[in-house]
Parts: sequence; C-alpha cells; structure tokens
Amino acid sequence: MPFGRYTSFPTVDLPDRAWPGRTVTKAPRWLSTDLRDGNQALIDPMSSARKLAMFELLVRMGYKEIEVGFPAASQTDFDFIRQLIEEDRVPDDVQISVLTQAREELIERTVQSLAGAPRATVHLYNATAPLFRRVVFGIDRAECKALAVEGTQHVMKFAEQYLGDCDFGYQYSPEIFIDTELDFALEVCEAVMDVWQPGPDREIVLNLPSTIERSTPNVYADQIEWMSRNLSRREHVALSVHPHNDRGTAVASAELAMMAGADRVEGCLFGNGERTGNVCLVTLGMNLFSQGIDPEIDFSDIDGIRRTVEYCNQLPVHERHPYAGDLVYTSFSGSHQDAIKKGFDALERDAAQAGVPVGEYRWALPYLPIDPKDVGRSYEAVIRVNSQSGKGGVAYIMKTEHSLDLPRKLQIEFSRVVQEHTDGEGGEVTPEEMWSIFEAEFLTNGPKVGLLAHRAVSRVDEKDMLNVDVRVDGEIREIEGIGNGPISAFVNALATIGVHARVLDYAEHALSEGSDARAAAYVECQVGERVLWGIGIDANTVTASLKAVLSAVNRALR
Ligand SMILES: CC(=O)SCCNC(=O)CCNC(=O)[C@H](O)C(C)(C)COP(=O)(O)OP(=O)(O)OC[C@H]1O[C@@H](n2cnc3c(N)ncnc32)[C@H](O)[C@@H]1OP(=O)(O)O
Ligand SMILES: CC(C)C(=O)C(=O)O
Ligand SMILES: [Mg+2]
Repeated sequence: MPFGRYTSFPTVDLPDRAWPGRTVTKAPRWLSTDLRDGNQALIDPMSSARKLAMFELLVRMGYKEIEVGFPAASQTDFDFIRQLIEEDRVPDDVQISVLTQAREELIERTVQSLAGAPRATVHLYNATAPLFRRVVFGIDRAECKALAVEGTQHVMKFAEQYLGDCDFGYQYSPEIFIDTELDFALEVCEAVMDVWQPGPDREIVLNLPSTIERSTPNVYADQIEWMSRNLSRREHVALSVHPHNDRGTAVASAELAMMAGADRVEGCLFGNGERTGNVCLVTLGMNLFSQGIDPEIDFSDIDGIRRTVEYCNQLPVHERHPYAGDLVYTSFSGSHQDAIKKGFDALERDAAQAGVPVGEYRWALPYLPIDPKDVGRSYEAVIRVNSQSGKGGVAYIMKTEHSLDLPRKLQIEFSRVVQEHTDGEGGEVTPEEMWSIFEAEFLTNGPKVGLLAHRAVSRVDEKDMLNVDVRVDGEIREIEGIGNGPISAFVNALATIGVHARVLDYAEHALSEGSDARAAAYVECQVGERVLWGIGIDANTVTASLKAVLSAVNRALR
C-alpha cells in the first residue's frame, strides 16, 4: 500500500487540556440535519412526502432544532420549507434552520424561503481550510474571512427585508474546520461575531465541523477545547460540533467534543450523511441513556423509528447498527447464551427479593448493555441457536418458547443433539425446528417399547404394584412389577420382558396451571452400558414419569 502518500494529522499544542478529566452528565442540544446533510447524500433525495415523514418523526422523537433543507438548492427543498411554514407544521418549541453558501443570490432565496416563519435560523457556511482556500476558491485568508463576514451581512440584510418580526437566529460554520489552522478559524468566527453582535438574548451558533474526519477523536477534542477557551463572548455562543464519520469514529469524536466543551451536536439518525455519514444521533442518544442520563429524545420504539428512516432515506439500516440493528441484542455463541440465561434468572431472583417489578429493577445483564424492552424490542431474538451455540442457548429456548426447564445434564445431552443437526444441516435452528428435533428425539412412544395403559394394582408393605399394557416390537403385552414407587415398579416390570433399566436421576415440573395442567417428567436412566435422559409429558404425573423411562429406553435401543 502506498502509505508514503499520506501524512499524519497535526496534533494540537494543549498540554493542559482539561477534557480527559471530564464526564458528560447531561444531553447536549441536538440538531438533526437529516433533511439537509442526510438528504443531500441520498441516491434519491427525499420527495416532499418523505421529507414530511422525516420531519414529523424528528418532532415526535423530541428534536428541538431541525435543519430542514438547503432551500436554494432546488424547488423541492424551497417548497418543503414553504409548506412547513404555510401549513403551520412547526411546533412552538421547535426551531427550524436552513443552510446556504455565502453567495448573495443564494442567501436572498434562502431567507425568502422563511418568510412568515415565527422562529427560524439561517445557517451560513464557507470552507476555511488551506486546501480549499487554494484549490476550490483561489483565495487567501483575508478573502476567505471576507466571504464569511459579507455572507453574515447579507443574511442580516435579507432577514430585515423579508422576515419581519420573526424570532431570527444565526449559525455560522467554518466548513472543514478540522483542517483549518486554529488561529484562523478563531479569527473568522470572531469576525462573524463582530457583525452579528451576540449578547444577552442574541445567541450565535458557531458550528465547528469535522467535515472530513481525518484525525483521531482526541485531536478533535483538543481543537474544540482550544476554541472554547479562546472564543470571546463565549457565554453567548452555542458551541456546536458536526462530526462526519470518515474514520468510523464520529461517535467518539462527538462524545470527546462534548467533554471538551461542545454545547450542541449535529448529526443524522442512524448515521446517514455524506460519504460514510454524519454522526449517528441514535447511537449518541442511546449511549447517554445507557449511562443513566436522559437523552431528552424518545427512542422507545426503535423499530418504528428505523422503519420510517428507511422509508425516507430509501437506505437500509445495518443489522449490526448499534441499538437498532436486527441482530444487536442477539447472541448465537454458546458462552454468551449461557451467561445471558443465568443473567435473566439472577435478575428475576434479585428483583423478587427486592420486591420490585423486574421491568423496573436496575439492569445488569451479561452481554446486554441495555434492556431490549426499553427500546420496544422483545426478548424473542435475544438467543438464537446455530452451530456456535451451546447448552445455555438451547435451554433458554426450551424454557422461554416451550416451557420446559431441562435439568442441567439433559441440557448438555440435548444440545449435542441440536449440534449434530446444525453441523449436518448448517444455518439456524428456529424455536419451532428445535421443538421438532426434541419431539423426534424424546417424545416418540416407541419404537421398541410403547406405553398403552397402566393401573396401580395395590400397595403391599409400602410397595407399589403396577400393571402395565405395553407394545413391544409391535406385540401388545401385559406386564407387572413391584417397587418402592410407580417408577421402580415399572422398571421391574420391564425387566420381566428383558428390558433392563436403572433410574439414576429424576425431576419434574408443571407445564401449565389449571384443569388442563400438564407435567413434564425427566428421568436419567442406565440402559445397558448407556446413560441417557428420557422425557415424558402428560396430564398425569405418573404417566409422565413412565413415558420418561420409556423415552430413555427407546433412545438407548434405537
Ligand atoms: C459540507 C457540506 O455539506 S456543505 C453543503 C453542501 N450541500 C450542497 O451543496 C447541496 C446543495 N447545493 C446545490 O444544489 C448547488 O451546489 C447550489 C444550487 C447551491 C449551487 O449550484 P451552482 O451555482 O451550480 O454551483 P456549484 O455548487 O457548482 O458551485 C460551486 C461554486 O460555489 C462556490 N462555493 C462553494 N461553496 C461556497 C460557499 N460556502 N460560499 C460561497 N461560495 C461557495 C465555489 O467556489 C464555486 O465557485 P466558482 O463557480 O466560482 O468556482
Ligand atoms: C455545512 C457544514 C456544517 C457541513 O455540513 C460540514 O462541514 O460537514
Ligand atoms: Mg456535513
């Protein structure tokens, strides 16, 4: 690889940086730029119906600052903003904003799009980095600063001309801030502030984007801390960050930037946006939630949110996307499943002991950082079984899906049966398939010996005498045995027809409550040289246990 063509990103000289010692304790101000940065990155930009669906979703979720478009870009963008205003669709507590380049004719059209809005913000940007000054604009530092200053003057002039008594806000972004010399980024921001004149009740949003993420998140955090320390009128500045995800570290960049002093974060749902995307607002919000901090956004129906975003963007959300992907709460691997099953058991026990409903009890579960139910998911997909799974997963499915609480040694035995199936057939074993495998292995009444009927004949000297009709190799036989209980009497009866079994372990539990209650009996038997488990299910517990013995016998003789 020709790595010599690239150079390392310069660090910031900030030996007394304070951000590494800080912790985020509250949500920042969020701005969704789905309808602008997200939209401009789509193969098929949103129609007005898709834009409206996205806007309404963002409002429902609780976003209070929404960049609704680039009205000078197209008639669709312009008309959508008009629709929001004319149909009075913007709630009182939501501030919409629109983006424009620092070009007078574009600024005029941009401001015109907001006519009649009670509240709105214009967001102006121009690239300030040396490469862009030289290659894209062919201008020097002074001309670059002049573009920002004149752009701000145009915004103010047109706002006065077209916006009447609109509660008007202003945002400026030195695009490519991440690659801009810090002293110059500061100089341009100061010059813009000198025009806007922020003060009490006159905030300015200064948005410092990592337009192309090129540094590690710590360097971006240093840049943000440096700006935060050096900006004048800091108390009137909403210091905003706008991380892109070129290095795959946008979330980390945003989080460290918050520690470094950012008051506000711009991003898109599920990380849509230019190239590798904008920072993912869902991940950022849910990261706060998982630390016990109110994200001030409602993620309780994450699948509904995902569906709407997929419709609007016409792009799928990846199965592994943090918090929202189809597979993110699912474990296939054996040791994870074992830990999760134990975790659920412990959670239930601990909550019961504390007298708190389990859904309200403090969450602590191996491999699941949050309770999937908190984002509207069920536990159905938490454990799925394939060739990587072990007994814990198999036992979990048998218990949650089929109400069978298998004894530990039986879990091991059955998981080997499932493993043989997955090794042979590959792929996943669904709960229904698992039941078929289980039924075929344990619940067939035969083929060697089948139970037809049983009668308790008498109790003699504390012993049970049992009379049983069985089918042996297709022939009906009546057999009798005496023992310490029905199971031992049955085992002795089987011995009279040459079937020798010794019971080593036994367990049973009810399957359901009420008049149609059934029981599951589990019996570990030695049959010849082999030791294996059998299972019987029946409304009568004695029948269930006799069936269990025959299940083991038939498995041994099969
Ligand atoms: C990092 C970001 O996401 S920034 C947002 C980017 N988003 C978009 O561009 C989406 C919407 N944009 C568009 O639809 C179009 O670019 C339009 C309608 C705004 C303008 O289209 P056109 O007038 O055809 O111009 P085009 O986009 O090719 O313009 C590039 C020109 O604008 C200049 N320019 C680019 N950005 C800016 C800026 N922020 N401020 C001032 N001038 C700028 C360029 O230097 C170039 O000038 P030149 O023609 O003198 O060389
Ligand atoms: C317009 C600016 C804020 C932008 O989108 C970027 O720099 O990525
Ligand atoms: Mg951007």
